[in-house]
Amino acid sequence: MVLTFTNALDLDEPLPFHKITPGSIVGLTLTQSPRSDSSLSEGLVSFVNPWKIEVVFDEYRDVIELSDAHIYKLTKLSNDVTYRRLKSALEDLLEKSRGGPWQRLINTLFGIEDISIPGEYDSFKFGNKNLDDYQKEAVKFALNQKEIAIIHGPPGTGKTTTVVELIIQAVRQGLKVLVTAPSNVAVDNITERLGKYQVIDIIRIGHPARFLPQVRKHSLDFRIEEYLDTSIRSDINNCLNRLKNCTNLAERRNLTIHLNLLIRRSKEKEEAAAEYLMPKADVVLATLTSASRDGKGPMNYLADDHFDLVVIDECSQAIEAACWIGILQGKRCVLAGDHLQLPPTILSREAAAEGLKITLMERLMKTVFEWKHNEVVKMLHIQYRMHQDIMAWSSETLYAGQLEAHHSVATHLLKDLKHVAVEYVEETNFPLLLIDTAECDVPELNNPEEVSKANEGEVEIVVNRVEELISYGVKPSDIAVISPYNFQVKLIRLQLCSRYFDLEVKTVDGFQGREKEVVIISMVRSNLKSSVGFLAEIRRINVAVTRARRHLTVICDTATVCTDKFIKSMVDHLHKKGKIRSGNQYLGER
Ligand SMILES: Nc1ncnc2c1ncn2[C@@H]1O[C@H](COP(=O)(O)OP(=O)(O)OP(=O)(O)O)[C@@H](O)[C@H]1O
Repeated sequence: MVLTFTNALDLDEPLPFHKITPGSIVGLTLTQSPRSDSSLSEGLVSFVNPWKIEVVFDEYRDVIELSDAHIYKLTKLSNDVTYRRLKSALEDLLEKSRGGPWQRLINTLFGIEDISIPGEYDSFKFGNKNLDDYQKEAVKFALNQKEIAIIHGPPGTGKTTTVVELIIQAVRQGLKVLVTAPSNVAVDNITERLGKYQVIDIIRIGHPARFLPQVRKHSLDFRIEEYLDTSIRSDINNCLNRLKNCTNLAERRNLTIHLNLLIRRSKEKEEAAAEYLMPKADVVLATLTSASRDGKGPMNYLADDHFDLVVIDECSQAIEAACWIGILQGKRCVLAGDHLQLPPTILSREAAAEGLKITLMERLMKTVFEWKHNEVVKMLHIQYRMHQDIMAWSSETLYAGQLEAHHSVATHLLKDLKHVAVEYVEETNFPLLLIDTAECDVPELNNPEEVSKANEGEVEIVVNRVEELISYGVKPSDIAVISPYNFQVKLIRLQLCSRYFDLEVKTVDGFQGREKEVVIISMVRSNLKSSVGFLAEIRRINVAVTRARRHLTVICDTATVCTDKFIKSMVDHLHKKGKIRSGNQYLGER
């Protein structure tokens, strides 16, 4: 049941400040309730805008008595389910490493035993005719490995496209497949693409309120509803309506007994449906944490050895403990990701220092399989995003020069977009621009109240560069401004977002996995100490640069940022292949 909460004092007024977001778990209480912990029910937030919050309640009984005559309060609850599931995965790992069918896989992933010799390649009829040779090879390779295959997909190389083909081929071979990823968006992305193949029976598990609307039809809840006859649901709704309008005490008691009976019967039927549907599905899709068997989740409808193959997409963005939730569900696994892009954020410095910051993919690539790369890893080489000059620096410095730009993108520029005005061709025919503030006296802000950093001079340059591009005909929706620093993102948004709704301004971390025709990077750091802070994270710079399709503008103080060797190599590349301008050209009278 979905309920909408608005401002109790005035419907047209925005809600008071809160930190509730879609996916939050909230407790519902009466505002006048004498005890703050006397929650009427708990629900999951499915939608938030400034004026309303929609909450999904799974228990009808809890919310049936709510009335418009009362004022209610929603409180964001802390959720320790993820931590419990991670802990349970580690306990499971320990248990299974002591013996049994999983021991070999576990030993392989800890470098205790060698991987087995792969089988012969079967003949393949690829579903996606456009796959390049590296993608085809990765699919064949992954299907023939006995324990583990790693698909290393640098930016824009079609990793998810490859994973989708792999899943289709596995299903054709009669395998039962579990597909997982650390985030709901990543799982939804694959669900949506697989959903186009109607012959494949797929079930997406997790709470549908957290899914993209277009994949809800594949959710277990939706599939159960489709499978069951709906008469019991309509009986429940009738009963709820009668109860709402009933004032006679005896009649209310009878209706409540009847409602409880109907709800129990409906739950039994739903469980029976799930027990039937889950084992029948060719592919089950879930985030790593909702693939856990801890608690009463739907994975418990399946036998321990149900899955033949486990695929983890965006594996390099998951902490290792989460990956084990997935891995221990199958006999072999395929990990897809890029350990040279950003790993998950670890808030605890102590835990990070103890090793939590090292992802499974990184550990396997850099230690366990370092000398046996060819036996375990297939890298995708052709990228379908960036102009070749934008790609070149990342390819040379991080991927041993092995990336190739597909001919469809290798030379594409802003001038080739049909809405870009021809008369500005001089300004839209180059892929790289460095705006250097070294001589401009625009130091970074040192605001002790902000943990993050900002640079007001760079904000002004960003604004002027965005306006310049828009004047050439580039659409705001084709532009992203990214910065490593939250505070800088805040300041840029204040200047631009009320004027250009479709322009995206994000942190680099928040823009991972995305792309835009134009990306403008504001590096912020400009100081006399030559301190670059967390800009020095190689993977953050790699992600930032590789989001751009046709044009990249980098705004920085080269005197400060070039004290870092890696950033200097990027600036050198901009000098070699791009245009260089002084920041003064984009700053007004100061
Ligand atoms: N073989 C191919 N031929 C043409 N286009 C392709 C091919 N493979 C992938 N693409 C295109 O490249 C883009 C990126 O593909 P996909 O989403 O699979 O990549 P990814 O590696 O998962 O992306 P990311 O770098 O964001 O993780 C998509 O637009 C996709 O259609």
